[in-house]
Amino acid sequence: MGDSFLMKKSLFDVLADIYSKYPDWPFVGIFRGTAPVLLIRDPDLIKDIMVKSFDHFHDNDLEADKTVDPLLGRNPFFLKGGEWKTVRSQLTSGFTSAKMKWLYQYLEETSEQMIKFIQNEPNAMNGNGYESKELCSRFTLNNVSSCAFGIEGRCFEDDNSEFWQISRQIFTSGIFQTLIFMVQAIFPFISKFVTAKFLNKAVENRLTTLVSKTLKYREEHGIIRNDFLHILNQLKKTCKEYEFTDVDVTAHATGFYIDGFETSATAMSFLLYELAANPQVQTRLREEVCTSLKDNNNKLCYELLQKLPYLDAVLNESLRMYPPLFALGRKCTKAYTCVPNNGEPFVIEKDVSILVPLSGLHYDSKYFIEPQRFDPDRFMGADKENVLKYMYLPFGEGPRACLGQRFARLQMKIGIAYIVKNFKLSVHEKTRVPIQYDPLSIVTTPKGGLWINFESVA
Ligand code: HEM
Repeated sequence: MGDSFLMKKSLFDVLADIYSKYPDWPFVGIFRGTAPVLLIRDPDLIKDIMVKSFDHFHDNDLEADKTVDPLLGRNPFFLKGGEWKTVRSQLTSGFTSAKMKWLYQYLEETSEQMIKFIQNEPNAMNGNGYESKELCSRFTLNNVSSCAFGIEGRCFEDDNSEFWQISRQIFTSGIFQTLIFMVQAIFPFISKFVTAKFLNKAVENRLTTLVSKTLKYREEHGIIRNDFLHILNQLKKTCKEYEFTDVDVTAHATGFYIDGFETSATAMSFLLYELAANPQVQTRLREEVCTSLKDNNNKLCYELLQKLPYLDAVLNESLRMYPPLFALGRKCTKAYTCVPNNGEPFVIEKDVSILVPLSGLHYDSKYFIEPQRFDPDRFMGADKENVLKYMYLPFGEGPRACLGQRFARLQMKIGIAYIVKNFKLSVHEKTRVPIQYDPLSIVTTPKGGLWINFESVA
């Protein structure tokens, strides 16, 4: 993985290269700096690790200490053992279909704001191109601020809005975060002595103030708004396992932000790019959306959005080609003997790190014919059955699979449906094709951005 640490190559490509170099191996042993890591290739073994023998691979492989990082340290992604289990089960109630229906109205408002923004943005409409990730970030950030913090993000209207500023503070330190991540990965023992702080104090204070002000306002005015913040605030009364405090409320609203904003913006921006690059797919999707709207008095609603198979398929295919998190990680918490299909029993020792390289699996021609081709039909009708669970894992699998998957899919679907209904998309020449990935980013990020032209649908 030297190329990645020297920042010559993206980790996306490095893992894909290792994966494809050993086609007949169920797993490959590699070194991440000084740390041994098992890169798992075989879908049966992936199933064992993620689901069947989960009690041996209970934890993720990243550290954040609650005492140093009070907000990030409470995020399920970083929690371990019994504490993870309790928090995960508390939060799960916030992501049911019923709760998604609550949130739908706020996503609808943001989608309308996005359409107005594009219509009024000269570069988007006059052929100069607008960068897709920036557009999608404004959208997902507004969604997070509305659904998780209960306030208007104003990310379309104002480049200095509170949320746009906070996101710059959190996410433009990409190089710094990548370095911390790399150093921890190369020298894992360091994290036992020096705990990296990912969220800086200024950001922590701003988020804490936002939440406490909103909760106070709601209490003083007797306001109940059906959103994620309300669900978290209720946990202060209902959580029996531990004292759920305002810090927990802020931490989980922040978790919604950190886990959900960048990942969804990334996925949605690649999807817009593929629609722009594949006019036939775009037209077919527009027809699906517009026809179903006609049959429903021109009203898009939560239920209708769930019944659009081609929209589902384009989203799935885009997540195959560009999984925002391109590798899943686990730590072996209890020694485990695995028996690969074609080999000798093998013991995975406690504390060994596990990596499941999605950038390899999702492009394996054994599972996906012509993997470099954007082909949503793989996820349509009977063909869908060929895409097996443990070869396609954009949201992970098992008890630690993505908690926010429903929300992520919903916000991307509504955003995309609004865009294709209103605009024809084409790729602007500023986009570097073929896409190359940025070695400085820990999520899948294209070098130079994805530039799209928008034209109103007549
Ligand atoms: C396209 C958008 C998203 C993608 C591709 C994505 C992907 C993932 C992946 C791959 C994992 C690791 C799963 C595993 O190791 O098995 C994960 C975990 C997680 N995601 Fe997402 N995610 C997305 C959006 C969201 C959103 C919107 C939220 C919250 C609102 C969220 C919350 C979480 C949480 C809390 C975890 C940790 C779960 C645990 O360890 O128990 N994600 N996500």
